[in-house]
Amino acid sequence: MTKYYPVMLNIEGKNCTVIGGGRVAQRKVKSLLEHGARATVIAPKTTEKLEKMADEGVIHLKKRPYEKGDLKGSYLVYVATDIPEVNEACYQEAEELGIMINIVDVPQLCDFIVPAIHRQGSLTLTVSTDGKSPMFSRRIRDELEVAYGPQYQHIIDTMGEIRKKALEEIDDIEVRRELFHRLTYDTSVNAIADFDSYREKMWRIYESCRNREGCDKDENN
Ligand SMILES: C[C@@]1(CC(=O)O)C2=NC(=C\c3[nH]c(c(CCC(=O)O)c3CC(=O)O)Cc3[nH]c(c(CC(=O)O)c3CCC(=O)O)/C=C3\N/C(=C\2)[C@@H](CCC(=O)O)[C@]3(C)CC(=O)O)/[C@H]1CCC(=O)O
Ligand SMILES: NC(=O)c1ccc[n+]([C@@H]2O[C@H](COP(=O)([O-])OP(=O)(O)OC[C@H]3O[C@@H](n4cnc5c(N)ncnc54)[C@H](O)[C@@H]3O)[C@@H](O)[C@H]2O)c1
Repeated sequence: MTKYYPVMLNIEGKNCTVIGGGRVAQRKVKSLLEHGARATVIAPKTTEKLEKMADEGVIHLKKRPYEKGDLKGSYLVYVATDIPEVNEACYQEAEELGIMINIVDVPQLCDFIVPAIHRQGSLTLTVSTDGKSPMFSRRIRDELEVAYGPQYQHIIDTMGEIRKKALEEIDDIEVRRELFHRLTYDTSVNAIADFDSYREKMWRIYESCRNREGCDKDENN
């Protein structure tokens, strides 16, 4: 059983190719565009939505079957046709060119697979079963969606603001560590009823740590 290596890829502005133009290809294109990639679709027939996106210049569409050479210059490739010969040919070309490829529903012809995703602002939770049960991945994702609601987005955004300021203003790494520890573990996030006052409390913790560092420095002088 393959042990997949989880990473978060930055595909902004990268050329990504989707072979096939059906419902599944459309789903892959949507996700590529949501993450800032440039998408080229190659297929003799496409969904109306993909056609419209091509007319609007949102994607680049080549309305014909896949030909060898089509994958050149791609950062990553999805293949969503159900024709084994096309799958094999694409896989071979991608391997020759060293391009990461995913043949939908054929894990043995995939350099990467896609997890089920729950996003809450900058919090991204992904679930994979190493391909053993996509439906179970989906179920666990749905459970995470309930457990990690919108309050996490607010907390994490505030954490980000405070951390940026702390890196600028608090030199002592021990004080910073204590600050992040208190911000992270002092309260159960699910118990927060009023986010605005909790946000104020987070900033008060920041102030007290920063001021304490000032005192420590004075003591050392
Ligand atoms: C997570 C999600 C993301 C996404 O695809 O966007 C995803 N599949 C989803 C749903 C789903 N897929 C299928 C069903 C029908 C029930 C079933 O058969 O179980 C359902 C259930 C449903 O629709 O709820 C059919 C299916 N899928 C694969 C095979 C082939 C095989 O297993 O060999 C077959 C059988 C085809 C057949 O026999 O006809 C393979 C893969 N599906 C993966 C991901 C990768 C492994 C992820 C992992 O490690 O868990 C991998 C390896 C593909 C890859 O990523 O390359 C998405 C979650 C929903 C969401 O996020 O909303
Ligand atoms: N993982 C999932 O959730 C899931 C769900 C449904 C289907 N699938 C699988 O995904 C694949 C695609 O499903 P779909 O519903 O989008 O199929 P579809 O039949 O709607 O689309 C197939 C696409 O492939 C294109 N195509 C055919 N020959 C081609 C060639 N030589 N070069 C380029 N493109 C070519 C067609 O023009 C069409 O656009 C199938 O293998 C299907 O079994 C996966």
